Amino acid sequence: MTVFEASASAPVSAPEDALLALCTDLGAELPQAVRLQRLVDLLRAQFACGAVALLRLEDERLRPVAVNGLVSDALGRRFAVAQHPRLAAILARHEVTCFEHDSQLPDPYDGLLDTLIGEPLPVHDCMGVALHLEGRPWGVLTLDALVTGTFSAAARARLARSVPLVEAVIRVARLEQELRTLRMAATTPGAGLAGESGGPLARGAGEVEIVGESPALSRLLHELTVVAASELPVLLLGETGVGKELFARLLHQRSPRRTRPLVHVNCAALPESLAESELFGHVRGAFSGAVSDRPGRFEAAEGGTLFLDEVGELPLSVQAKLLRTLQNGEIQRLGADRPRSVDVRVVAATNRNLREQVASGAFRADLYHRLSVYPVPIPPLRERGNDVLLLAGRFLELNRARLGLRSLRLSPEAQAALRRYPWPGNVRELEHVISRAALKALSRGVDATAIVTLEPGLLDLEALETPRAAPRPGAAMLVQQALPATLRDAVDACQRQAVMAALAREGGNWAGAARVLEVDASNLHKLARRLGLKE
Ligand SMILES: Nc1ncnc2c1ncn2[C@@H]1O[C@H](COP(=O)(O)OP(=O)(O)OP(=O)(O)O)[C@@H](O)[C@H]1O
Repeated sequence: MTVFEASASAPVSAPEDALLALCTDLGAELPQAVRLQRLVDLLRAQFACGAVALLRLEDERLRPVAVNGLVSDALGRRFAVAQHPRLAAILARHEVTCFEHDSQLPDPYDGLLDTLIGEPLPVHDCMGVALHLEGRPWGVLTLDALVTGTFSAAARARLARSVPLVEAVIRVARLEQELRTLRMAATTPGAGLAGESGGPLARGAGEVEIVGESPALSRLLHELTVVAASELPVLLLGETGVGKELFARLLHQRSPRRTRPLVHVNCAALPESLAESELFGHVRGAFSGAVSDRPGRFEAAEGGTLFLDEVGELPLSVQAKLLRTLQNGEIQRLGADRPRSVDVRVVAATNRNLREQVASGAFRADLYHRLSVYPVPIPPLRERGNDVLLLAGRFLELNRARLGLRSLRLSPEAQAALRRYPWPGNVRELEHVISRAALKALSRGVDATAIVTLEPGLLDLEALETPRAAPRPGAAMLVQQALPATLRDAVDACQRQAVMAALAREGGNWAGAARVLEVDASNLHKLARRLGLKE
């Protein structure tokens, strides 16, 4: 590859040719991320500079989609335009904007250059240009050089000339992605065009923002996009703090129901006495205090999606009613004479092992089967590789802005510690670890105008690991079972457990289980149906 010398005598056609090749090598269809990465790699070499970043404008923030020369968490950071005057200046103009080495405007990459780990940026050159696609602002391209004078008038002119080609590469990357989505829609039954399946340019307008690019996350996003287009109920399975609620929102936003409501119900927060009326509504006089008719969450979600978070906590009495609604698409307000139809897609989530709950009698088997038509496991953070650093980058930038710091970053040792830690509390735990460490750094009297580097000592991950032994699975479940709401529920749970234990002992043979339990086989079948152990 020709390295472009930032001088007027450099061969003018070389950089343009290489960019042109990147636009036109359509024979080798490249994943978006790869094509964009090649673009910034090429530009860094051609302009012989310290860092290049391509950032996409989304909701008044700039999201890096490809970088070269910046720390690995940079891809997870989001730069609010209002907080970064250099980026705002670049975005506001149509021509190349240059910042001289003595510019007083703070640099968004202060402390983030990978060649100067944690060091303030020395006097340096910086230039950038706004990019447009189909006449609309798309984002910015920034270049930083540690050698002053690198960005001569000739280099600026060269960058200006490269802009249409850079925009063309982005357009090609987008078209390739659209092509892949169309192909997927054609080959995967039920997969519509509700959203793209991944890639750095993939986020739809107003969609929730998912940080990460690991293969595990890409697979998950692909699966969610496919199932979003269908009407199937979905069960999101994953440890605490993995992002189940976030992915439920994404699923809704990528589904044909996205213009209709998404209603969130936290089943763990529903007291049993109120759960039924909360979900299905009630009519006036249904119980003391029911002074008027009130629709429930199902009706509020009409035409849209009902997200049943922590569904494993739903009281057994309500489980039966939920099952009926899933079976016949009808709800009956508490105290009402007749049912009414509802058109609601149910997405549920749990961090419990529902199979175990079914086996222990805490969850109805028939409801489990209805809800888990399409189970989607959400990978824990420890299985998402480098995503932990990208997510850390996002939380670092949020805390930097919140605390008014010039720059907040991780030392290489702190990055390694984050990669090693098993994250039992997943993304939420990571968020708390970074926020706490940033505050601790401030309380130790660091200067807000300096670059604040978080070291492993501040993250204090060892302290978290020891007392937080893995939670005993099923502990909460035992509590729930020990405190059944009614005598009937307690008897049902006990009977379910006995039947499941006998079945397990007899290898699933009902006649054998009936013998063990010393009951008539037809009575056992009847009982099993009532308890929800059989369809
Ligand atoms: N890939 C991601 N990108 C950005 N933010 C994420 C990602 N995954 C999780 N988060 C963030 O992590 C936090 C926890 O996510 P969320 O509440 O959705 O987890 P959860 O699995 O529903 O937790 P719980 O099991 O406790 O209900 C939220 O602040 C969410 O925005």
